[in-house]
Amino acid sequence: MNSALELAGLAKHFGPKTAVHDVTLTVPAGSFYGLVGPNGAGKTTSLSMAVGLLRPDAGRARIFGADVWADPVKARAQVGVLPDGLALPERLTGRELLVFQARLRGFDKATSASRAHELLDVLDLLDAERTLVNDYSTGMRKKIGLATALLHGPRLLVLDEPFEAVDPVSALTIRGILQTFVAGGGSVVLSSHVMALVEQVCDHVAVIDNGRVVAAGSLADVRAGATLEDRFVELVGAGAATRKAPSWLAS
Ligand SMILES: Nc1ncnc2c1ncn2[C@@H]1O[C@H](COP(=O)(O)OP(=O)(O)OP(=O)(O)O)[C@@H](O)[C@H]1O
Repeated sequence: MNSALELAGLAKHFGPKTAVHDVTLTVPAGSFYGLVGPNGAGKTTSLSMAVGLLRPDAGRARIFGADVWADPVKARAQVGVLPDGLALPERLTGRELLVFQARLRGFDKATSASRAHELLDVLDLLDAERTLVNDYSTGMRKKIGLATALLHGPRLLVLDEPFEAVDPVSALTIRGILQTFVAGGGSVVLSSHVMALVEQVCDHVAVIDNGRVVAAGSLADVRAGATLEDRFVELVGAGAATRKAPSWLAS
């Protein structure tokens, strides 16, 4: 099987805290892969190690066979990344940012300008093309971040919560773009807390809890006949149903 992303035994400690114990999973090429897990489960840490933004204490990550640390240029050329809390050049307008990024990627002036325009158009950011990134809303920042991830035409997209803070119409647009990308042979890995969305768009899913993969595979296999939300709660939500609100609340 051709894999877009292979994570083997990834581990990361922050001081005494083990954020990721052992994350091993394979994202088949051409798949739409969802990563879910409770707050603090280790999703962002795992995705950051997967794309070379954070050095693991153990384990390895390969993008289309290229080791992210041993062969970073080859690995990174094939991936577009939307990291958590993306830092953007705040004093550039949306259009300037995209043209600048495209030029950094080595595209000529004309190609950079046309790619920037197409992405602003498709992500409905043309009205804000002259607005400084500093003045973008949270959802607009997600969209311009996604545009920078798409700019160089990668084969794999790794997106940390791409739908967070995005309005429903923009979410539909982003979904459409990602589905077209996968239909054209691209691969997507995204993290999300929205089970219904993951269920609708992803064909594979991994559940991470406490820095470990507790279930992974095709959506049907992981769901095992239940809804993804029910399976999620069954796998990682022990105790949630018995926790009560404070007695003084609304009394
Ligand atoms: N730089 C850091 N220093 C110390 N601890 C960290 C650091 N980054 C993450 N952690 C800890 O590692 C654990 C995993 O965090 P991570 O952000 O990967 O979780 P997550 O699954 O993405 O969570 P969420 O769904 O809330 O975004 C958490 O306990 C977090 O507090």
